[in-house]
Amino acid sequence: MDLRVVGLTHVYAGAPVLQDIDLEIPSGRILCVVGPSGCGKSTLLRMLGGLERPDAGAVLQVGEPPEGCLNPLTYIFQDFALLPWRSVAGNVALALEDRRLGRAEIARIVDDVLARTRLSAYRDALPRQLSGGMRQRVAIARALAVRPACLLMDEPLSALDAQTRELLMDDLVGLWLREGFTACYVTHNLAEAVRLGHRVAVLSRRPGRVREVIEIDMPLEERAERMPELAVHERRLWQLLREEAAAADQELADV
Ligand SMILES: Nc1ncnc2c1ncn2[C@@H]1O[C@H](COP(=O)(O)OP(=O)(O)OP(=O)(O)O)[C@@H](O)[C@H]1O
Repeated sequence: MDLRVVGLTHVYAGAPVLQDIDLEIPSGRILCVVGPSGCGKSTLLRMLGGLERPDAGAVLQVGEPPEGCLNPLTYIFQDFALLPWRSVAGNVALALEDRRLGRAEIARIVDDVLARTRLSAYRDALPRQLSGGMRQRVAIARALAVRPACLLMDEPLSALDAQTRELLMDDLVGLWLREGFTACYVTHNLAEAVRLGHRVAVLSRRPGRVREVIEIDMPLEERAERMPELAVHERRLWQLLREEAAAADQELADV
């Protein structure tokens, strides 16, 4: 299933936050979204997930969700949102409860998703016994348990230290190679955007408009080894963001 954003515009209390956004997230691809603080990235993600309705335009789901999909649009948050009293397996099972599945079916799906995310050995651990990186891996496993059509990831690595972020980026690449998941990935971190994005959309300052969409052709599995070539894309992203920041400063100076 592809996601298509068409002419999406939204206004909060008379102040536009997103304007005429057109974007496409083809099935099996990762779209990263970067932009200045407050430009509406999280708002866009909420609109993609149907948590809020845009004032104009639409988010279209094109095609069929994957077989066995229980929740087409599934969020992953930066704070992991795990229940501290539940084990790893219990947290993953949480996403499957209230979905008319029998106990045996839930157990089967939990076992399968823990194996796919290399977490089987930690199934009985509690969140407090895990590092931040491991907790986020559990949150990712929980999201995958519902066989989403598109993962909506809001700065999923930003609560982690730099080393853990690197490891988790490798992990996400490995997972993408195995699963080919579809994602919209919001981040402030340009290095993450060029490591993980097949495309990177740059939003302007508020109201967020699509300033540019950069295509990165390099296969994800080669990116860790070919950082110098990625640096060109990162510089381009930085240049666009710097222009936005400079324009915002200029507007303030003109007031
Ligand atoms: N429910 C709401 N009601 C009114 N204003 C809101 C609401 N949610 C967000 N905003 C405002 O809309 C703007 C965009 O917010 P949003 O969180 O989407 O931006 P962002 O790009 O994700 O920001 P950041 O990069 O800082 O996380 C901000 O000015 C914010 O204060």
